[in-house]
Amino acid sequence: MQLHWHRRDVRAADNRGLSAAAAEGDVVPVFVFDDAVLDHAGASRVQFLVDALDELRAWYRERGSDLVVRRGDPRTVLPELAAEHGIDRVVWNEDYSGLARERDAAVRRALDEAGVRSESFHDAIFHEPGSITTNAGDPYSVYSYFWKKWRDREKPAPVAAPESDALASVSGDPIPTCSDLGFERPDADVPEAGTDAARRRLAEFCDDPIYRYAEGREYPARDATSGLSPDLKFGTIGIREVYEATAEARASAAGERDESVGEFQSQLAWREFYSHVLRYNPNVVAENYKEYENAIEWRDDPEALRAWKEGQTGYPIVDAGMRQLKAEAFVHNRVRMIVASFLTKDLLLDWREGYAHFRDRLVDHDTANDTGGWQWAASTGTDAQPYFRIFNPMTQGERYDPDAEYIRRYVPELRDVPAADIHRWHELSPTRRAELSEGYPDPIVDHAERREDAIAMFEAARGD
Ligand SMILES: Cc1cc2nc3c(=O)[nH]c(=O)nc-3n(C[C@H](O)[C@H](O)[C@H](O)COP(=O)(O)OP(=O)(O)OC[C@H]3O[C@@H](n4cnc5c(N)ncnc54)[C@H](O)[C@@H]3O)c2cc1C
Repeated sequence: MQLHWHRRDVRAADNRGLSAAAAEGDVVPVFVFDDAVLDHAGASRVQFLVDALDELRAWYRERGSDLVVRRGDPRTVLPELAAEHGIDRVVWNEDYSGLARERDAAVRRALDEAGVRSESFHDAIFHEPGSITTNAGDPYSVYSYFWKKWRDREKPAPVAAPESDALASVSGDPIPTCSDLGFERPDADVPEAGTDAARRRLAEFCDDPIYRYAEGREYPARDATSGLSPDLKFGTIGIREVYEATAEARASAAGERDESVGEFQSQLAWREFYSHVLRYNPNVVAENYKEYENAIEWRDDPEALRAWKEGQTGYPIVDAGMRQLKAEAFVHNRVRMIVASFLTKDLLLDWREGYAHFRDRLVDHDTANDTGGWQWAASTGTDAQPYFRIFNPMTQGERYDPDAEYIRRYVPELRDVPAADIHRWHELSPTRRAELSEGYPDPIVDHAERREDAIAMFEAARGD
């Protein structure tokens, strides 16, 4: 008997570890709620996970099997389950964060001691860490070089879900609710979870939006991106299945449409780039990747942090983004860059404050991508934004949300304000602002001043 330990692969299809387990005998599928992981979780992600597990359990039940669900420390739970079910080999798919790798090494030791074989597979990304390196054999720190190699590598096809006769006839367990796990139901609207929903999102995206993605992805009001990030985070769909659909879409495309699909594939490569960065630099969750001569003197300003979190900074595009986060546990990529830049370069607050808030709220929080995105915006990461290139939140809003459609969707106090006034909110007099909107705040900082302060802060850190 084989045991497949589902973790960030909440699916049966295109699952390399599960297929490998099924190739050698009856599989007992298991999910373990680990308190060490729950400690870093947020309500929206727990809800998404619980819903996805419900769907996976139904899939197993339809095939005469079931999902065994436990809560506890995998180091003790897995050897116990192995003894209970007469398991010869425990299989899982790799997770590249430092904490996960430490846990997996400890689980492997516990299984060894119990005389049970264990084996792990690369599944979450196409090209495992260490397989795309510089000519000197080092991991890449510059994305464009990584991308060229990633793009040209052969992409394996999806693997089939196991047949019913490869699944053990076991009786499973109820899936705990959010509150059983110590989380309130999220206030945000969490997207529908599970492989069916992920496949639907992928099919809809590849039907048409993918051909306009290169341009459309920059405009938050257009909803022109795939929405697949929570699916890729929890593995409710396999990366090979996603890529295959994009390759099929590309086969019939030419010119700009072809380039647009290529642009989408390059975002999948960013995801793999950051997974490699995290695998070789586990400290990026807490430390700057880039070393400065002196410590960066971030400010301590709890009031400004609170205004940023609540979407009350008086910078409309920033506030819209932070309120989207609250309402949907999601923020559009362009706006993630804007709010992250505002926190670090206008409020001069440490990127770790922003990262902690995103980790708490995002339904798609992924350690590699979230630290990658934050350190990019804070000019502390791999291939990051240069410290002197500072986003202007007004021109960003004007350029990427010209009619203020996205802003008005999330900031009701500005619904009746003309777009031109929204985009020059900081230039209006307090009296004019009060005339235009009753409750919307004045800007809490002056961008032009803070831009100078930010450059000075980084120059001091550089020792200039
Ligand atoms: C400060 C900051 C924090 C971020 N935090 C996260 C996070 O926690 N989880 C997360 O998945 N992404 C994160 N991103 C990257 C990006 O914003 C999201 O992946 C994207 O907005 C998700 O929407 P989508 O699935 O519609 O993306 P699409 O544009 O449809 O892209 C498809 C997929 O490619 C990957 N991808 C796209 N952009 C990036 C990127 N810049 N870096 C890495 N992978 C990317 C994601 O898996 C995404 O689902 C962050 C970006 C920034 C600037």
